[in-house]
Amino acid sequence: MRIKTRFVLYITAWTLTLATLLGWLAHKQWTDYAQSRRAVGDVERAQLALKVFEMVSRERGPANAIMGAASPAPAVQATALTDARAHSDAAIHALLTNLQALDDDDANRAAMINALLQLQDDLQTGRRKVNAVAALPAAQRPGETIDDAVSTMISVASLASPLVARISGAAERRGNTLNDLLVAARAAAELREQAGQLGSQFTRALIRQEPLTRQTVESIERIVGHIDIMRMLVNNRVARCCADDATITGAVAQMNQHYFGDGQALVNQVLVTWHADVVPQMTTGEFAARYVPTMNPILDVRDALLLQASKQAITAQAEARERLIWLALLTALMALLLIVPLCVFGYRLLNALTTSANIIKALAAGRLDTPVPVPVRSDEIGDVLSAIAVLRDNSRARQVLQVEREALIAELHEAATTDFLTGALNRRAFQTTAAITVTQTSRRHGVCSVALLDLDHFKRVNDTWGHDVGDAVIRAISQHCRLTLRSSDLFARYGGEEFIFLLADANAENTRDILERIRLAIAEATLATVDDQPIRLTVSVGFAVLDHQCDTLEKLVLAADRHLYEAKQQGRNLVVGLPTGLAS
Ligand SMILES: Nc1nc2c(ncn2[C@@H]2O[C@H](COP(=O)(O)OP(=O)(O)OP(=O)(O)O)[C@@H](O)[C@H]2O)c(=O)[nH]1
Repeated sequence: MRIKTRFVLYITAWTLTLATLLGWLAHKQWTDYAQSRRAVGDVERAQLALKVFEMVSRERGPANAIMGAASPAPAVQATALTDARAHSDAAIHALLTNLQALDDDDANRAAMINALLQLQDDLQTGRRKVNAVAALPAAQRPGETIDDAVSTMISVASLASPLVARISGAAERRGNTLNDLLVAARAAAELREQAGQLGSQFTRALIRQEPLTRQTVESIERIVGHIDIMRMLVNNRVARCCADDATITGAVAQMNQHYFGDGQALVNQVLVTWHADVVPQMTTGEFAARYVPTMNPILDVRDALLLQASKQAITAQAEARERLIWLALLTALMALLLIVPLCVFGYRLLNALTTSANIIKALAAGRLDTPVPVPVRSDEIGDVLSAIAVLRDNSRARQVLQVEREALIAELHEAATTDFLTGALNRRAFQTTAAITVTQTSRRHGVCSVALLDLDHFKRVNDTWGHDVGDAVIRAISQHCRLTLRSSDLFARYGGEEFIFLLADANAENTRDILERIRLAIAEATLATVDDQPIRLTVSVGFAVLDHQCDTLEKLVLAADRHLYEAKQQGRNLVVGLPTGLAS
């Protein structure tokens, strides 16, 4: 696998792994953040629900008071009831608006809204009953009707309690401390409700100035037991979550002093009077005026706990947001400092490697005109490219030298085998090539002949017109010979003014014809001119034909030389080539 492919695979695998890890972390952090944001909303909703609980519970005070007042009720009591009802309605409206703004997919949304609407209905029923009692003359208000109105109002608060639990439950599940704070706040609200119900137990007896019924006494005992449980719950949770929170512990101390001190002392005092079969001489309004304020510190405990819960939820949300931002920054930093530089660096390195490899391969294949990119930076990649450029230039220079060397060798070879004056083969080259041809022809019983051609009285030419004219004459004769011979024949300058031929596939007759043609052509030719004077010359030729006696080049040359000698002897301008035997 190519390095580039491996690199791409490695980077991809690495990036995917990192992205998966960061994605998982981001998902976790985002979930944390979303939950913490949700927790802030849940705590806010729990506060609204507890407010509803408080208000419908509080509304019982002025309702009880108005049922014990004269008819028509004094303006102060009527206004107090109107205000209490307005507060309850406002609290319900606020909670309803909040619930309706929840996500549609919240499974609890519909159930919570339905429970709240049910509470609203029941509250209206309770109010109608209270109004009906208050409309009667004080002396004619039946005990059962009063009990019914009171218990309907109590049942409204009883409906609020599970609603609060349902709404608060979502926030309570978000963490230990938050859970403790909200459970304690809910317990404090429940404590306030039970304390309120305890006060409501005296409404009928105080209005009618009659003894407590057995049923009322049992209710009071149950409520007192409930109050003790709620108090214990508040104390336990506060001790666990916020023993060092001065605001909360201070509120708890106030509650102990006022409600469990003053408030319960008043209740005990009223109960003792009744147990002594004496009806307490006070109206429901007078009782409420002394009892209700002692319950306020309970709500202060609740509010301190809710405030702390809200702070914690907001802090947790801020922390989750901070973690999310840090994670995003870390991711960006990793991408910026690790992945991007790695990709860029790897890409540059591999690109340079691929380019270098391609150039080196091209140079190795002899393509020395391959362009080498000019390095952009003066780093190692630049060094490699510069070195390759130097290598290429060196290779080019070597190639030029090689061409020159080969040309020189060819030149030398030519010089070694060619006669410098005529361009014909020299004696040595002729002997080498001709010896092979003669041997091969002899072996296959073929025919060939060797001829020696010598210029007649050439000395005179030199002596008369000079050496340069002599050279020109030699060149002209060489040219005549070459034009007359076939390409398969060998032709060489054998000595100063002597030429030699090897005529392939030529018997004595053919040889004589060819040589005669040459002799005649030379004899008739103007071989040079001096001062417009033509210079003519004849040649003498001796030849020998290959046969069983004369079967080597050496023997053939010797025989041809003898015949040449004979031609000279016989007067020159002759071709002599008798059979070997005759010649000797
Ligand atoms: N110009 C020139 N002359 C050459 C060259 N080689 C040999 N010679 C001359 O050729 C002449 C040969 O003379 P000789 O051997 O006496 O023969 P010849 O004058 O041709 O007379 P025959 O061969 O008897 O007809 C000499 O004068 C050499 O100097 C050459 O390359 N150039």
